[in-house]
Amino acid sequence: MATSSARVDLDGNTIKPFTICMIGAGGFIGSHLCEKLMSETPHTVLAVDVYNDKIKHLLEPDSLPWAGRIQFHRLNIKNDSRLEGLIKCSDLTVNLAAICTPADYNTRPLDTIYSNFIDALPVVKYCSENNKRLIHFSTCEVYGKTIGSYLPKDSPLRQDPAYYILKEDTSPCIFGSIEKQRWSYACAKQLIERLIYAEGAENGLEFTIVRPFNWIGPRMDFIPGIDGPSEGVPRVLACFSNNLLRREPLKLVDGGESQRTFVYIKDAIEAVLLMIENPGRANGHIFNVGNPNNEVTVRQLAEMMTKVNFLYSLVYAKVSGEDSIESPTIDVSSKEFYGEGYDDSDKRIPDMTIINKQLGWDPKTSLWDLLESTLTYQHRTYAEAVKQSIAKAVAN
Ligand SMILES: NC(=O)c1ccc[n+]([C@@H]2O[C@H](COP(=O)([O-])OP(=O)(O)OC[C@H]3O[C@@H](n4cnc5c(N)ncnc54)[C@H](O)[C@@H]3O)[C@@H](O)[C@H]2O)c1
Ligand SMILES: O=c1ccn([C@@H]2O[C@H](COP(=O)(O)OP(=O)(O)O[C@H]3OC[C@](O)(CO)[C@H]3O)[C@@H](O)[C@H]2O)c(=O)[nH]1
Repeated sequence: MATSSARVDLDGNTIKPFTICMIGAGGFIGSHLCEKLMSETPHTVLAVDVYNDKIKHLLEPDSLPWAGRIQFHRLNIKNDSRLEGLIKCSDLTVNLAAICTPADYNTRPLDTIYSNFIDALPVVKYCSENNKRLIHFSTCEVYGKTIGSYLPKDSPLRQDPAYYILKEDTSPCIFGSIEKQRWSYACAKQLIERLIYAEGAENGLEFTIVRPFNWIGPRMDFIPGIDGPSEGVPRVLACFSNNLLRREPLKLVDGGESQRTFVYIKDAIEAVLLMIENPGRANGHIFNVGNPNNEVTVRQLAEMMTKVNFLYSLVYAKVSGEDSIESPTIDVSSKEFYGEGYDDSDKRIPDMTIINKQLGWDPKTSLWDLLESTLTYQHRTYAEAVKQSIAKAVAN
């Protein structure tokens, strides 16, 4: 519930209510950001997306305490003249819109490049021309691979943080060759970052760029065949959740040796709210938003999720009477899983200096705890539907 007492920013200044045009509000991050803004702030959100399934609970009924402070505008920013008007009548635009699932990058490279670069151009233009603040969502993937990944496998320098810590104002962007079309996404994101930065330098655009480092939690992507296409390939959390729900082996691409750091969506949203409400500290900055303490290989993630799932199913089995199970893992090649042109980031550890200094933000939630709450959500949301779909498949 938004409190009536005045909210103050990190420097003690009163935060006045303002209007936010949130493009991509119907997605994973957008839905959590809308929840936060509605429940804890007096701000108004113009929620722009082609879908609203993940924010329907915020839009109705009219008796909701924030009714009137969130409006949904169903539009595709590729070709809709209403976009400029929505940006002009807002104080701030947050752009989350993207194709951002790796399975698309090497199979739909043109759509990926258009979505992450071409379609973002009018958003930047309208913000700059109308002197409106922009918070643009980029990705940790703009760093690509670490410098250390090019060292000999047994080089001791691979243990030197200078060869793997990713820092906004010093780390290079290192992508694979052109035929590795996986990098179409990261390259498009890098170029729109450079365009936004140039609009700031040359035309005074007030911008903040966010580089999320694998944010995970409830409502991320979809479960194939349940609330997404059966042949769809979502990001790893949903892939592994789907395997666990269907009691299938978890597939480890190229042995699951790549490393990631995962941050709980609710921790990350705190960082975004600080950026929104502290323009003086956020404007002109690029921010890593991740949790360097939650690093695992993909194989370790699969093992952890299996353990959490097993413990959940032990408790659940007591209630449902179903036997609890442990899913094995199997190794698959990236060519088999993603197709030609796949490539991968080896390691993603965010340097946290700038976000600590500017916004005083640090993540709180351990990987185990975030997996517990997320898998509980996945079970509560999908277990019955998956059971029905399996039964239907067997019957047919
Ligand atoms: N979730 C993460 O861990 C993560 C990591 C790195 C970067 N990001 C970036 O953060 C942003 C949001 O990511 P997410 O995880 O919420 O993804 P998501 O796919 O759940 O949300 C993106 C939303 O944008 C909407 N959208 C896409 N194209 C659109 C268009 N042309 N017009 C209107 N709406 C459109 C989609 O319908 C979707 O609801 C993306 O820019 C993504 O690249 C996310
Ligand atoms: O069934 C599976 C699915 C994936 N993997 C491997 O897991 C690693 C992570 O994959 P994923 O979560 O799909 O995406 P990435 O972390 O590679 O990239 C995303 O991160 C940020 C973002 O920009 C937006 O979300 C996006 O690009 C990876 O190594 C897969 O190969 C698996 O083994 N099994």
